[in-house]
Amino acid sequence: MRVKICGITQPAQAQAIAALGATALGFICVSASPRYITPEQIQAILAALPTANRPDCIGVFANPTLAEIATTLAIAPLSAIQLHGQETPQFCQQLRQQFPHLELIKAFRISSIETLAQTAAYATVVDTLLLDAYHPQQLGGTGQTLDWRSLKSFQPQKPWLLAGGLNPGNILTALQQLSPAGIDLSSGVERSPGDKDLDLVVQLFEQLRHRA
Ligand SMILES: O=C(O)c1ccccc1NCC(=O)[C@H](O)[C@H](O)COP(=O)(O)O
Repeated sequence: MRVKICGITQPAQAQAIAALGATALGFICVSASPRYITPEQIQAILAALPTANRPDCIGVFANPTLAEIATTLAIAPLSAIQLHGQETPQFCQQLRQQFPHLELIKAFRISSIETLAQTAAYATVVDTLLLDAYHPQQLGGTGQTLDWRSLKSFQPQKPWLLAGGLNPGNILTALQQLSPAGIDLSSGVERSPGDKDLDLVVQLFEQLRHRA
């Protein structure tokens, strides 16, 4: 199972979380977020990571321009781009053509069961889907859970990640109900926005080891 820990801002925490078993680290490239870090700060974190067993390094954007993504990639060699805004399938196609070597993840903030139907239009232009909680003012990192029962029938054509309010205390309950390709956590393993609590990350992996 993929385990993405998002909102990483500190090199030492990135190193520790990678060593604990995270398969992906997320870096927030949305300036309005309290977890925002600059491309230069991302680059410094990437430089601190080991080359062996290196986690995927995911830049999280919301409604970016292609130029903004290109500028970030020129400074920080990310391995994946996560789009967390209202990006269209056409934009995803353009991004895929410009950066064919990158994993492209499209996030959907699920406000209703109807939102799930929107994912079908992206199946041919992205590699991975991500389902997150909807919040009227926050694009992500809300700490709010989805209604996991309402997702039981979600069987997309592409692998998908479950996000939204996950933490060591509820992760097994979520995974008893759903079988995503991976999970994505941010505030559920934090002391404060951008400051990860390594004890909570340890607890997360202890819980995942208890899975049947
Ligand atoms: O985390 C943020 O601050 C954020 C801001 C703007 C767009 C996306 C953001 N996070 C995206 C993520 O992938 C988070 O991991 C996801 O929303 C889950 O967050 P949480 O509910 O806190 O676990």
